[in-house]
Amino acid sequence: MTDHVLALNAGSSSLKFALYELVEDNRPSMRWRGQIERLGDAPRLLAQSAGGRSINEPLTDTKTHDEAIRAFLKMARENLPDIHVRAIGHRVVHGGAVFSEPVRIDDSVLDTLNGFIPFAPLHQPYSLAGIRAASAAFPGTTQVACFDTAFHRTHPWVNDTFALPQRFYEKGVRRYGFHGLSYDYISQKLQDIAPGLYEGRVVIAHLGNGASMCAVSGGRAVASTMGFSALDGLPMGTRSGQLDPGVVLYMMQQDGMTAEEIADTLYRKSGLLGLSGISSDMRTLLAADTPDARKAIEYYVFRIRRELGALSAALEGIDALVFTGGIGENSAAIRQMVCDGMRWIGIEMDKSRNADGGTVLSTDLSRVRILAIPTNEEMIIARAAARLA
Ligand SMILES: Nc1ncnc2c1ncn2[C@@H]1O[C@H](COP(=O)(O)OP(=O)(O)O)[C@@H](O)[C@H]1O
Ligand SMILES: CC(=O)OP(=O)(O)O
Ligand SMILES: [Mg+2]
Repeated sequence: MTDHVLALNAGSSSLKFALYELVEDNRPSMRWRGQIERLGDAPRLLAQSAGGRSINEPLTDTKTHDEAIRAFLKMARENLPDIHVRAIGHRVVHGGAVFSEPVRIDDSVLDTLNGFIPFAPLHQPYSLAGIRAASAAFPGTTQVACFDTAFHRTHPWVNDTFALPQRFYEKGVRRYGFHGLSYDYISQKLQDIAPGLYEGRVVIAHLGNGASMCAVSGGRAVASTMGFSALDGLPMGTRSGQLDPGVVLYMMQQDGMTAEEIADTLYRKSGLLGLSGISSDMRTLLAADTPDARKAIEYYVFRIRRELGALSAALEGIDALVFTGGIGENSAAIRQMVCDGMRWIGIEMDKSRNADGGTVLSTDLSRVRILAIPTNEEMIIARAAARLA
């Protein structure tokens, strides 16, 4: 029996997973990778093996994250009889101010992570459900938590706080930042493929269903567009992004909305979906070509450019811009629109390189290098699981 690790990544609209064999020096080597996507809408199971096998099928009995996790674990148990799972690694959205590294999960860690549910009410329960389901399906197997917030623990204090009375900071009301597993992967990848840029000032745009941008200097996170919650910063599929807090007061005091109604509006009905009235999915909007779809895209692109300026200021300059996440990796049109407005800062896109979809997208004369790098949060999770197994 060969030793393996499993990586589980419960996102807002999907459950991503990967199985790695541990080869020499405990290095994870991918065997299967896939996801159950469009949870809550029209779930599908997509998976590919390193050997070229693939699965692409609807999952009619799977509606929720819990059901997706159970369906995945059942499939893993049934189809992988002759492997030994040494450890299971989990993406956990919130690690608070406590965890700046992955950690082996025990009852006390679970208690602490439960305590962070109020900070990420729409993400943290999925992460914890995954841990509970995996413990039940693989009893006795080491479980490892890897935190979206951990990469951001190097922010200087000005990017870690709000201008509120101090007692809120003490209670945990801070700018945590998220998507850290993705930023960690991209930083490590840069170190491999462009060590000079890794040492420099880099803005990474993680543009998925959830989206944020991160300023990284010499491999260390300096600032993020996401703050206390996964609502801040860029508009997302269904989330508003940055909002004047006065809007929330207006919703409560003038519109008579309850806290639940406001949360539902900000997390599930806003962003690309709210502005377009059509869809939260960028592919659908790009194909729709209606005035409202164009408006949603224009707003999305404008906010990315605005944040690019702000994060470049936080870094006192910019040497590279990296696109990643479902939209950043795949949409040449969005990348082009973002960069078209950024020539003033030294960002010059090569149109044909961008359309061809390689790694380097800038012109040879561009002062700032533009790259597109597919993220791999599961690989970061697997490396941690292998280390702590
Ligand atoms: N070829 C493409 N062109 C434009 N958008 C795309 C393309 N492929 C995927 N996307 C978009 O990527 C987003 C999902 O990104 P992903 O990183 O997989 O999300 P998650 O946050 O669930 O991990 C969706 O808005 C989807 O429309
Ligand atoms: C933190 C966050 O927004 O995660 P996701 O992109 O999976 O929704
Ligand atoms: Mg994601």
